[in-house]
Amino acid sequence: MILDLDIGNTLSKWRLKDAESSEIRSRGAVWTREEWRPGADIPDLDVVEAVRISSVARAAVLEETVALLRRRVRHVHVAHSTHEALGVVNGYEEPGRLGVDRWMGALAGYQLAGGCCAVDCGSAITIDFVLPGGQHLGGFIIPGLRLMKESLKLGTRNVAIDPESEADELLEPGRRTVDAVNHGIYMAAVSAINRIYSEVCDQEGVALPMLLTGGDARVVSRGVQVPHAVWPDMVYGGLEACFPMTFAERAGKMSGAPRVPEPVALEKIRAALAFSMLL
Ligand SMILES: Nc1ncnc2c1ncn2[C@@H]1O[C@H](COP(=O)(O)OP(=O)(O)O)[C@@H](O)[C@H]1O
Ligand SMILES: CC(C)(COP(=O)(O)O)[C@@H](O)C(=O)NCCC(=O)O
Ligand SMILES: [K+]
Repeated sequence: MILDLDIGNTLSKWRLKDAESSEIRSRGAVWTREEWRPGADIPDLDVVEAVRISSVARAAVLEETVALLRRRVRHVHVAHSTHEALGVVNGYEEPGRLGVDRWMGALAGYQLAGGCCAVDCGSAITIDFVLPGGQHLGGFIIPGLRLMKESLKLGTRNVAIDPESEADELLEPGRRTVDAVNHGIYMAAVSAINRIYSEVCDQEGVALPMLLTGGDARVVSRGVQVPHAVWPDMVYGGLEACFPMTFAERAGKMSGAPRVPEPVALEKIRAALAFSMLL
């Protein structure tokens, strides 16, 4: 089995992938914490022959995780943001400073769709752009839904926006504090994504396919007008592309990759942008 680990600021996601059949056997998530050790919620390491890790947690958390895994597993691969990989050139002045989850998302998105806009809705919402030739432009970082809510110090009961509420409802003015906050941060997130996408496509003269991932991808997806696909395993896709192990991975296939969304014509994006500026 291959153990894939995506350690974010809030949650450490894991999945077990069959090295022979490429099937995902199990998956789970635990809170990213100071001290990481295998417990009831971590998979049985005895069946694991290789680990692939993307981590944006504190260096000490990663070091401890790697040290622990190396004692039990033969192959431990840790992803890093580099100047160039798989045809993508990192847009950061200091490439190593780009969050490796963003880099994995950009690589997966490029491998799947060529140029793309990769949006990761987790603790932070990151919006990264890769042009069809492979140039990564850099991106945008805003607080995620939960961080925005926490920043208001309102101590609302639900951690995430109720995934059952419809986007239509969320776009209305709230008539209670909890609704005003939920609707407000939701609008802040989706309007930023819509606007940033349009601005960058306009500037670069290209309509790019958009891919969404992260814990809040599904709820954010409902409010994003730009054609897009939700790909929960996008960061894992980058790990697969960087460290291919299974037959399917060596052939360039990434698990759970969606159909590439057809972007709307650039002229329409420009017209919508011009219209929204006049309002
Ligand atoms: N069951 C859940 N537990 C925790 N967070 C959740 C859950 N469902 C949705 N979320 C949302 O997902 C976010 C975490 O998403 P994730 O992509 O894992 O973040 P990160 O990579 O930063 O750890 C939380 O901030 C929260 O808004
Ligand atoms: C921007 C992030 C905090 C997002 O992390 P996440 O929401 O996935 O936990 C992470 O990618 C990070 O720590 N990046 C380093 C700074 C940068 O990318 O510029
Ligand atoms: K993120």
